[in-house]
Amino acid sequence: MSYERELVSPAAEGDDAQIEAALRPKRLAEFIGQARVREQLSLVLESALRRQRPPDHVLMNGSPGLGKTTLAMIIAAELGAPLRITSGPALERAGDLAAILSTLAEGEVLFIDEIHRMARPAEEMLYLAMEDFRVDIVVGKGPGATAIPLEIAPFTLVGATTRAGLLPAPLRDRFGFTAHMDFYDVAELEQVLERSARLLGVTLPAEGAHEVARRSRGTPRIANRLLRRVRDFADVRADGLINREIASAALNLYEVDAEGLDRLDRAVLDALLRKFGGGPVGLSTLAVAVGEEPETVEVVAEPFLVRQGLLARTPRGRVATAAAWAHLGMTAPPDAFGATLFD
Ligand SMILES: Nc1ncnc2c1ncn2[C@@H]1O[C@H](COP(=O)(O)OP(=O)(O)OP(=O)(O)O)[C@@H](O)[C@H]1O
Ligand SMILES: [Mg+2]
Repeated sequence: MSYERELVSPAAEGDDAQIEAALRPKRLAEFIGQARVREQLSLVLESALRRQRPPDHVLMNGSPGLGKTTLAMIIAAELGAPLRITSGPALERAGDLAAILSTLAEGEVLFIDEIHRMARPAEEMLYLAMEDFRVDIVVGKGPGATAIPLEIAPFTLVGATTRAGLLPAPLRDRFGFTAHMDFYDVAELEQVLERSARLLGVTLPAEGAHEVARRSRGTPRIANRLLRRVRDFADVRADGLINREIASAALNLYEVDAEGLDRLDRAVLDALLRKFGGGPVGLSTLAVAVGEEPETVEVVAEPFLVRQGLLARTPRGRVATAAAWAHLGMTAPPDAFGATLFD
């Protein structure tokens, strides 16, 4: 089974994707947490509505499952504008993008998911489109090729990325506003869970919500998924009652630990401590040790481990913190930190 399909994977697939769509908040007021982003965004939208102009292009940067796609849909809804959805990997040739851009309605919101994975020629076309609402259609080949400028309707680009660092500067600079999405705290995830429980018709006492929230890796998508597994467990083994003990037993069964670490998180920590003595170790070496792509380790596991204070990224490589040794119930060798963090 690939990591992507496991319970606590931040990616959404199959049936999950359908339930997710049903649980998505539709308006900014329903969107929980991310208070700063919400306030920033509401100003951008409100002012655009007053000026009756499409707002500046918006870039959303954050880990999987934090609400980027949800916010893109909310932006269109708040503007009362149509929404066109595509993704970086789908834009292989400039023509793929030209076909979309040339058919946008005025004020339409164009959402490009995984914008860091767009092909170079499409990216260059996008620069011009974002800045001048124009594309150059190249006709012919070689020295005889000519560029025919084509005007396009003013639109708003909403880009989402899990890796803003990979965006070329000229692209990044053309966004008027970047929303940095952070992990959610426990109280916010409790609200997410209470809302989802209501929509799914699940009775969720506060203590159950708290236990699930605490162990959801700061991620609404994971919270919603764990809620459904905890509900299954409670239905079959406890007459539907989701108290703290039942929630905890269900999450243990699905290998989500008390801090919300999943199998990949633990595999990364485990390798870092047992195979590399706590580091420093390079990302690709660490990825090989857990049998994953470096990108998966970097995008999926590390941000949460860093946020939990279990792992540090240093110029010399990945390093386990004292808390990591404690979390796995191990004792750090005497020289574990001296050689890395403090030299
Ligand atoms: N602030 C929020 N309030 C309530 N529910 C949320 C919130 N953010 C996300 N969710 C829920 O989490 C699910 C995942 O969110 P979404 O698909 O927007 O994440 P994403 O950032 O686009 O992830 P990816 O990087 O994998 O594309 C949604 O279906 C939604 O139900
Ligand atoms: Mg998304």
